[in-house]
Amino acid sequence: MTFQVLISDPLNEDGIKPLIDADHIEVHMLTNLSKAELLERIPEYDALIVRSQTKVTEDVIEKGERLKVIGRAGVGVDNIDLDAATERGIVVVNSPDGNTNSAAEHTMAMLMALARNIPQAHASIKNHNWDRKSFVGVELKDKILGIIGLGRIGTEVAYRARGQRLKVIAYDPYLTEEKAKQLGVQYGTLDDVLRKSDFITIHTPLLKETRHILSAGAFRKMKDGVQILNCARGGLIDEDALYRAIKSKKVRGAALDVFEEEPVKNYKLLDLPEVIATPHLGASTVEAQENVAVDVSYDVIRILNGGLPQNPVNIPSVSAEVMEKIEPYFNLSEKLGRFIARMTEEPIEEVTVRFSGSLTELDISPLTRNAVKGMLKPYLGEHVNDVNAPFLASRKGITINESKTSRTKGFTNLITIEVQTRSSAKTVAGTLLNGLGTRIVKIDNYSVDVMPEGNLLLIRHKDQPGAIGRVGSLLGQYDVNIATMQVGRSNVGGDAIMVLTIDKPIDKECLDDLRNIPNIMHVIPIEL
Ligand SMILES: NC(=O)C1=CN([C@@H]2O[C@H](COP(=O)(O)OP(=O)(O)OC[C@H]3O[C@@H](n4cnc5c(N)ncnc54)[C@H](O)[C@@H]3O)[C@@H](O)[C@H]2O)C=CC1
Ligand SMILES: O=C(O)C(=O)COP(=O)(O)O
Repeated sequence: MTFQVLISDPLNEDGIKPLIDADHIEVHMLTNLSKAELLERIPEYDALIVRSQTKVTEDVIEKGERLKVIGRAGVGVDNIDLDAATERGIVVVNSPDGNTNSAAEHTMAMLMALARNIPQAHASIKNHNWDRKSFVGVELKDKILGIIGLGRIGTEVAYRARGQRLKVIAYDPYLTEEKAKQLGVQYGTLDDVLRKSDFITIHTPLLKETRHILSAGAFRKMKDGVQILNCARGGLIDEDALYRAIKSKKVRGAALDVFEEEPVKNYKLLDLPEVIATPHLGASTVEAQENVAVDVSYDVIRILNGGLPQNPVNIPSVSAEVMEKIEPYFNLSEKLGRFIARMTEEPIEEVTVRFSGSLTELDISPLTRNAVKGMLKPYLGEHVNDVNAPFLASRKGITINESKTSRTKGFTNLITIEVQTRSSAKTVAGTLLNGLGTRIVKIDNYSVDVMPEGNLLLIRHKDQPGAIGRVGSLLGQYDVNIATMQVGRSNVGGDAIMVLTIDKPIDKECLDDLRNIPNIMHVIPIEL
């Protein structure tokens, strides 16, 4: 099988070489597709790679029936409908580090150009004017640069700004006073940054919480004559409010690389002489473009080959080292999930996946996701995968808990899944036995030793003479061979269970007959 990859925005050709050279992958570079053309072509592709131009909206994702991965050759994924991708089990990957340096350098270039009116002076002299008095600038030295969002790019800007002898104050919800000290920046709240800065540069992602973070209210709090930079995302600044703040002289000037609408259609703000601008060039360097294309190419190859990506956006990343250690438990966690789903006859409201023993030293969240996947698959079908399982569970109103305990309970490792329904609770636990493979070792309160494979029958019965024999002979009448049988009971004559491994699935008639045997309360066929 050959995977088809569509690249719909211009990408560095050297950077996509790994993809072009990969076996069983065919690359199609079709830039400038209209939305209608993209919708028409997308069903043919297994992977889509974009930059910021292509809008990967819900309808594109819906039409992309074969899509397994969407690669963003850059950082911002606000042009991709992440919920729609997650819901359909499509992994979204990006290149979080590939263009950091370029974007930071572009911000510094804009800062200096803004302070010294370089674009305006350049335009003037190119127009054959010798005008020196219109372009008097301000120095950066000893001024205060406020940074909103001290992530990768914000931090790089802070380092460079200190080289220009600016004082830096920064706000980021994840910035601690201690970290700020290490970075040589002053720690502030958003209000501190707005009130104290001579220049304000913004480096956050565009999220619901950050949209219009620089609004009319924010501009009111700023110093008179403040200068604003945005090399992160259009939409972080309310452009109408910025226009008014410049007109009223509250804001002395602004340097913008990104806009609420791209390409820009309304030039009202850009036509102000105080505004300098570039058309979203922050990541446009040879180096950055090669980096991001290489990163995304390798992740797309990994996913198409069934591997785990290095830079996933919609699933937590797992290092190769951790993956190697947890891999043997992958199969077990999914099977336990599948088993408990079949055991449970009412809608599941809450699931708790408990890990005990040496497993607890590892990042076990992929195992939890896999257990939830196993639990949902019998009901939601094959489209449930590691990416969308927690999303689909929460949409069904199922709460997922994960817990770790170092208590070993007699097993080196144990994965226990407990589910809660409206009226009952169920438990199944499994382990990996050294050299012997996986085993289910507990079903509710009964200790068992069952290989989680093939066709199983879970039978709940009363511990009465003859029950086991009748089950055996009835299966014999239906020509169903029993490979293994485990029996557990709470007390003599009380509730008991049988777990049988049979050589072929039973039919409806056989199931009804089993259910009619005296003292048999429940019979559940489980295929693992
Ligand atoms: N102009 C261009 O061509 C480029 C633009 N970008 C954009 O730059 C932005 C930053 O990118 P990176 O530094 O790589 O991302 P990052 O994820 O490393 O940093 C973003 C920071 O923003 C912080 N943040 C989130 N919400 C916040 C809030 N409400 N207030 C203050 N801080 C908040 C986060 O805690 C994080 O530290 C993104 O929007 C990205 O899309 C990135 C590369 C090139
Ligand atoms: O990486 C980002 O977030 C960027 O904004 C770069 O966008 P681009 O790939 O140049 O369209």
